[in-house]
Amino acid sequence: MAVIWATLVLIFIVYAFYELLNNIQNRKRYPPGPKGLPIIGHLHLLGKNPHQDFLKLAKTHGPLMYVRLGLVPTIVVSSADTAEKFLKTYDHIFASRPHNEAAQYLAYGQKNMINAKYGPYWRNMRKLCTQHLLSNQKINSFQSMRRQQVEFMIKSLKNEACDHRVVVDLSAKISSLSADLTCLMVFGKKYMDEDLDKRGFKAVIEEAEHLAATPHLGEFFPFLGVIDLQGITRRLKDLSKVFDEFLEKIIDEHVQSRDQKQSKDFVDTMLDIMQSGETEFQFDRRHIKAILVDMLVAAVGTTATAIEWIITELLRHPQVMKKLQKELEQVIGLEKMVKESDLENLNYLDMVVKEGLRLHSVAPLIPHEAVEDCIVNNFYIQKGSRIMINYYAIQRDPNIWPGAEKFLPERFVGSSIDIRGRDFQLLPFGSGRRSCPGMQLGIIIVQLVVAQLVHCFDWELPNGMQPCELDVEEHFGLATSREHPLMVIPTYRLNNA
Ligand code: HEM
Repeated sequence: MAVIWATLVLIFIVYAFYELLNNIQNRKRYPPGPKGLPIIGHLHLLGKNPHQDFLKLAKTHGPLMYVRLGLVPTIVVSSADTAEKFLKTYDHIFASRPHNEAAQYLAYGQKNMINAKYGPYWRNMRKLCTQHLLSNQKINSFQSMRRQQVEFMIKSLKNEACDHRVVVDLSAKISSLSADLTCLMVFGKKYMDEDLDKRGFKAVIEEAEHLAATPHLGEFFPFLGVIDLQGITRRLKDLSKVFDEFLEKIIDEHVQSRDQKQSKDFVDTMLDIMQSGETEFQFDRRHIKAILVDMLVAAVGTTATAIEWIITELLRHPQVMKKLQKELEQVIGLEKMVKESDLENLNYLDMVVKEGLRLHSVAPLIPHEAVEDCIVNNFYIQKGSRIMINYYAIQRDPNIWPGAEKFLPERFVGSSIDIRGRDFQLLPFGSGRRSCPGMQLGIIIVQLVVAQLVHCFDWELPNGMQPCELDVEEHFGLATSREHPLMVIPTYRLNNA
């Protein structure tokens, strides 16, 4: 009881102090926003899909909006031209990341690239990853591994499809393919359910994703961080031990088998870098482990989610599915499977993937942080503000995208808009300094898997469900995936049965 009273008194004192400060600062012109409540600010306006809630609020308050999440001043950006100000004009001011409780424990004190504060450390880590792990040459070196794994999934689906009209959980298949592709590239081997700990690899990764995505009270009320009312810190500490043991074991195995290897996975490459001593900054096992966590977290869920959404939209739009199958038939033929080298000749596939990534923003709200005070569009943005570029709102802006809520790949016919961060109305991989360094790899995997699934199978929904009845409910998280798994009936369609 005494602890609760002490907490309430503490909250009151901090709040009173905060309001006083606010009144002094209020002479500055902040961006418009909804009316907030004492202490919690605007937290009560956010539900389980905050990107959708912010979009609704932006319709009333505009593309540059001020909200307060607990004690954290937050700026929500919802239009392409305003996003350009944050990600290009003043990118150097908004390229940092806020404190992240999960990364404190799972990434050795925020030593990973995703959550690192903007500065020399992040710059060095990013350079190391883009030059050595995510370069075109490195990505190409895993091409035959990707072919094998995708064919392996197709074979397993084909075997299941032999049983008359079997319903498969395609979400689970895609997610396990994505985990295998990532593990083989990063660790050199796949991890089975019994690895990591008794709960299994998948369950532990899901727990990490869940904890990382759960809003932590300490992020919005920093003085509450130490009390850990939600028990998140305790769970993160436990999980960090499991991860650390697993990653240490992997590094040890790599150290022992290094001389016998021909091809190098990410762990081998990083051990080479560590031993060469050529980095301009301290680089030891902790840094290797933090990067490994990054690669797992950043690659597995995002690519699987993108594929899942694109297939969802194809199922909802059978005429688009047919048109894509026709293109695949013409370019590849019904005797062969899709190869990576075919992708550059598949123009309609390119449009389908762009449109899928536009309509379903995989990572709609990755926070940035302001390192200095700044004036944008005549509004004051204070140092330390959390910046939320709402990619979901930008990519569904009806002023830029006619019929924005519709899945219409043809909108890209004759258009030069691309997805690489140059065009601010379409930013599935972000833009500027903090844009996605795994973009090239992500695009290859998404295009290849979508093409292969559509080329090799005809797809039907179970229980006579009509295409328009397939739901598009979202589940906000590190990657914003389908709320419900995608259940479908495949029929193999190639002639090499
Ligand atoms: C379809 C797949 C993917 C999508 C849609 C995607 C999207 C994004 C987005 C939106 C960001 C944040 C941009 C911002 O902060 O404004 C990001 C950051 C990042 N992504 Fe990806 N990503 C994908 C795949 C990958 C892959 C395959 C990897 C690595 C193997 C990767 C590694 C990263 C990393 C390390 C960051 C943080 C960069 C930094 O903070 O400097 N991503 N991604």
